[in-house]
Formats: sequence, C-alpha cells, structure tokens
Amino acid sequence: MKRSAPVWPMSGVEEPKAGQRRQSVELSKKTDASEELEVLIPRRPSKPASAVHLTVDGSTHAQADIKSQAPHTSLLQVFPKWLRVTSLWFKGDERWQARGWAAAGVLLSLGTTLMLVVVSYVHRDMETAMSGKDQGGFYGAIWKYAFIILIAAPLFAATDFVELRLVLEWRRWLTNTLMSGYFANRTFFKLHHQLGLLDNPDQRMCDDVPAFTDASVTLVIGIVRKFFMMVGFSGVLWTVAPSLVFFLLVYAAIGTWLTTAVFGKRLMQLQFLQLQKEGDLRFDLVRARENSESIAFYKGEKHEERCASLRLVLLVAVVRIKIVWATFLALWTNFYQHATLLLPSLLTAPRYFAGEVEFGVITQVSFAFGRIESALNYILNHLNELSGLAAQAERLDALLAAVRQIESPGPSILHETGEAISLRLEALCVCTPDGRRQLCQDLSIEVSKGQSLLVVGHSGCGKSSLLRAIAGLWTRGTGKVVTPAAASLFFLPQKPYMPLGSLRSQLLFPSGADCAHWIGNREGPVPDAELLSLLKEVELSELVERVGGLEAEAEWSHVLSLGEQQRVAFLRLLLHAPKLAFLDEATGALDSATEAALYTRLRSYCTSYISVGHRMELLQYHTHVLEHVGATRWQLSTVEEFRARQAAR
Ligand SMILES: Nc1ncnc2c1ncn2[C@@H]1O[C@H](COP(=O)(O)OP(=O)(O)OP(=O)(O)O)[C@@H](O)[C@H]1O
Repeated sequence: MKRSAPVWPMSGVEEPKAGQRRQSVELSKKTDASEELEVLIPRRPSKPASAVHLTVDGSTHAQADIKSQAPHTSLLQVFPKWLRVTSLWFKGDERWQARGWAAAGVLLSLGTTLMLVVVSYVHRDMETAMSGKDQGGFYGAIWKYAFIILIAAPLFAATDFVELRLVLEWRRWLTNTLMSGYFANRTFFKLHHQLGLLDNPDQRMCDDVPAFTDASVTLVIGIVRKFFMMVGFSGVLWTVAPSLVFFLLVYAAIGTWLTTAVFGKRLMQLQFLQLQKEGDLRFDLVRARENSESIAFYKGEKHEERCASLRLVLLVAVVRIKIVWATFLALWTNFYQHATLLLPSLLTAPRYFAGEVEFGVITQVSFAFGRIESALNYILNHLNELSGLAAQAERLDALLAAVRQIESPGPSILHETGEAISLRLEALCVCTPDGRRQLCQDLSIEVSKGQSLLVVGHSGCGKSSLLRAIAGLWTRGTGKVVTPAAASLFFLPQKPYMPLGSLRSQLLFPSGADCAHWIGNREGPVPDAELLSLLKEVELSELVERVGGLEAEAEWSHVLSLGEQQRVAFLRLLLHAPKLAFLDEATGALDSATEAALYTRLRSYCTSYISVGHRMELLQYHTHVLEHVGATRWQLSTVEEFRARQAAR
C-alpha cells in the first residue's frame, strides 16, 4: 500500500494525488537479427492459433489488443462490479469486523477534516493579528495552534493505522475467499483445463487483490474526507463569497464529466491490458523455471528468451501508450486546476482594499477555495488510480464469475457412491472439455471387489481421459459413475507430483503430517518406522539416509529420478490403502522387476485397482482388460479372453 505521511494542513501543500498463438515478429534493422522470426507463444486462456504481425515496438499489436481484449465498458459501467466485489466482505462471515474497520476509518476521516476546518480559522486569526501588529492576538493563535497539534497528531496517526489495517484485513479475507473457491471442487484444474476463459488467476489473487483493496480504501476514504471537507469549507466560503461556491460546483461538474468521458475508458483499458501482460510475462518465466531441465536438454533457451522478450515488447507497448494518455491527462488537469488559482484573491482583494474584510480573510478564502476545489475535483485528480481500480475490479469480478460458473455445473456425468462394488459405469459417454471429441460412448461395465482392470489402447484413444471422467476431473458427457466414497479412492497420475516441503511430506501427500485429511480411521501421525518399512517395500530404503533424513527439504522433482518419484507416489498409495486405486501409467519409468514387486505389494494393500498402461507384462497383475476397439467403442474381457484375442490377431 503506497501511503503518504499525513500532510499537515498549515504547510499549504496539497495532498498527493493519489491454446497458443502463432506470432510473426518483424525485427527492425536496429536489432541484431532483421529476419522475421516465427515463434509460438502459449497463452492463457488458450485460444486458437492465429497469425499476428507484431512490429518491433509491439504498438500495432497493443492497439489490436485494446480493441479485442480490453473491456469496452465505461468507468460507470464497472461500478456495479466494484460494488459486487466490495460487498462480499461487508456481507460475509466477517461483516461486523469489516463494518467496524470501515466505520472507524470514516469517523477518523471526519475528525481529521474537522481539524482542518478549525485550523483554517486559527490561521486566519494569526494572519489578521500579524497584519494588525496585535501581539496578544498573535500569541493567542499560536497557543491554540499548539493545542490543536496535540490532538491532531495522534488523530492523523490513528487514521493511517486504521486505513492500513482495513486494507490488510480486507485483503486477507478476500484472498482467502478466492483461494478457497479456487481450490474447492478442483476449480483450479477446471479453470485451467476446461474453461480457458481466464488469464493468470494466480496473479489476480496475489497482485490484483492487494492493489484493489488498497486503491478502494484510499479512494473511498479520500472521497469521504473530501466530502466532509467540502461541507466544512463551503460554510467558510459561503459566508464570505457565496458566488465562489456556485462557480466551483458548476466548474467541477463540467470538468469531471469532460475528463472521465475523454480519458476514463481508455486509461482503464490500458491498465487492464498492462495487468494482463505483466501476468503473461511472469507466467512465461515461471514456466521456464519449472521446466528448466527439459528446456536445457533441448537447448531451448533461445526460444524461451524470445517468447519472454516478446511478452516484454507487448507489455512495454501497452505502457508506452498509457504514458502518452497519462501525460495528456496531466496536461489537461494542470491547465484546469491552475486556471482558477488566483480567482479567490481576485474576488476578495477589492473588499479588503475597501476595508470591508480583514487581511486574514483573503488567506482563509483562498485556503477554503483550494480545499473545496480539490474535493469537488477529486475524481478528476485521481483518474489514473480510479481507472486502475476499475481494471482490478473487472479482473476480480471475472475470477469470481468463473469460480461460480464452475460451482454450478450444467448437465454432466453423474457421480454416485456405492460400497457394494468397486466401480460401475452406466452408459458412460465422455467428451473432451472443449466438446470437440467424444472418447467413449455408452460404456457400461462393473468391477467387483477384488477384481482389477487394465485399460489398454493406442496412444491418444482416451485411456487417461476415462480416468479423469471417473475421478470427476472431466465432467463433460453423460451417464453415471458409481464408486466407493471419494475418500477411499486414490489416483496416481502419469506425472508424479512432488509438493514443496520435507521428505516426510512427500511420503504423506496428500495427507498432511498431522493426518488432517487422512483416509481411513487412523489417528495421529504416521510412525517413522512405518514410513521406513514402506520405503523398503517400494525399494527406496536408502533414500532417507541419502537425502539427510525424513525432515530434509529439497526441490524433489529435480533431485529424484522419475522412477524414484513414481516409487514415492506408489508408497503414498500403499500408505493410504484405498478401496479402489487408479494408476495411470504409474510405473512407466520403472524396470520390469521393480514394477512386478510394486504390483505384488499393491494386491495386498488394495481391494481393487484400475491401471492404464501399454506394457503387456502388466496383464499378469490384472483380472480384466478394457480395450479400446475403435472410435468411441471399448470392450471388456477377462485377461484370458484378451490374450486369446491377441493370439488370434
Ligand atoms: N484438456 C483437453 N482438452 C481437449 N482435448 C484433450 C484434453 N486433454 C486431452 N485431450 C485429447 O483427448 C484425447 C485423449 O487423451 P488421453 O490423454 O486420454 O489419451 P491416452 O489414451 O491416455 O494417451 P496416452 O496413451 O498417449 O497417454 C487426445 O486426443 C487428447 O489430445
């Protein structure tokens, strides 16, 4: 939160103003390579590949983005979205805390504004006493001033404290709310794989939320403060020069309308695009870090650098345009504000010369005029911040809408719990999330307790997708899936996931060290001896000593080989001993002997399991085979029947 120290009014200083896109890049002669580069830039949301001609400064592309990707709404149209996001906290489970902080902020603003009004009177008395060489009056005003400082200093400090805490508490609540929506119902997965609507949800939660709460508090409290200030000083000005009050009202109304109409929408669009481009650039760099080994093997660093540089070109292009608009805005507001600077003195001076008013009145009228003008022109003076806030409101509202869209799914595959069997599929039809491909139609099978199924078929036929549909990750399609309760299922995906943390947390995943999400009825932590014995069972007995103990921390996906990661994942499966396990090529990186050892253990830990795999050796560990037999058709048979069919082919 950017916050200036409270400005003492006597200083006379005004408050500070607040899928993939194929791109053809033409580098100019100024750059090293003048040839045209063709690069693939992966984007979120994934969009159909499209040829985009990008000039070296990216300006053409930035202009096109303003037309196609930035919101085409005015500041006024974004207001309901801001209200929607804002009201969440004030209506949510912490509403009394929220309202308490907000009320404290408003009351303190009122207090500080009152101080300013009082100070303007003391200042007037002091100047009048000085000009009249009235020593008693002068020192009297100094004493009053000293007394006001005693009250005002803690008041200003408390205002700052309350504002900072208000922003922090709101940010904490909003980020938590968004994160729980993001991680509930596997929304994080669906947002990324199914909707493809939203760019950088992580950036929205990490960067947009603090910026949004900070700007909202700063601007709303600023508006409240200015309102009180306007009311307070209007009284002062009204008693001396009522025409100035009318003039200011009309002047500010015209100025605000003109400024928001000309600059508001465009500045908001540019802020929106800047946030998007910054998120894209960061995403590229994080992706390069996550895939550093593969990129290094491929010697793909030039490509990655080029992609990231292009992101930077696009970002800079947007910011360049924004700077031009911001400069024009500053030019206009400077003209607008300074045009009236001498007006109060011009109007009051003749009355002073005529002896109708005292000298201090000139200063007080100028001071009150300046305060009312800055209050009435608040929106105009803070249009940059306001357009940034509008862009953040737009992005957060879109994130909330996307989460809600996932929370209320349309017609999809039904999931039911049944403890009598291991798995039953009833007339199951599975489609890819984009709906472009149907992978199975009318599939009805049943796996009884104690049975095991191997899913086979050529690459890309839909084996993993079938598991995704059974797990509820993919919901597009029809039919019914019946399994034991979700807590007694365990999935081992193709790519083992190694979370951050100690070796112990790798072994216990997805349960925590406190077994908070433990599957089954186990209470309390898993004893070290059990972990060591399981490590032995998956042939990793030397791992603990090698890495320095169960509490050792490392970047596990980098320090363990793929086969070791698969064995760690297998250990998790044995530890959780589910009723039904799903293994998607979970032993693909292991030698046949280790694979045999793991499957032998699996049979004693797990009631039923379903594997996906290509190796025919896997047949011996299963009782049934589900084979892809063309287009959307699948055939269930016993292993013996399958072997016989294979032999006959
Ligand atoms: N998120 C997605 N959106 C659209 N299509 C997808 C998505 N994920 C996978 N597909 C497509 O669905 C089809 C089936 O993919 P799946 O991963 O199930 O294949 P598979 O049989 O497991 O292949 P492999 O044996 O190579 O792992 C493929 O054509 C794939 O391109």
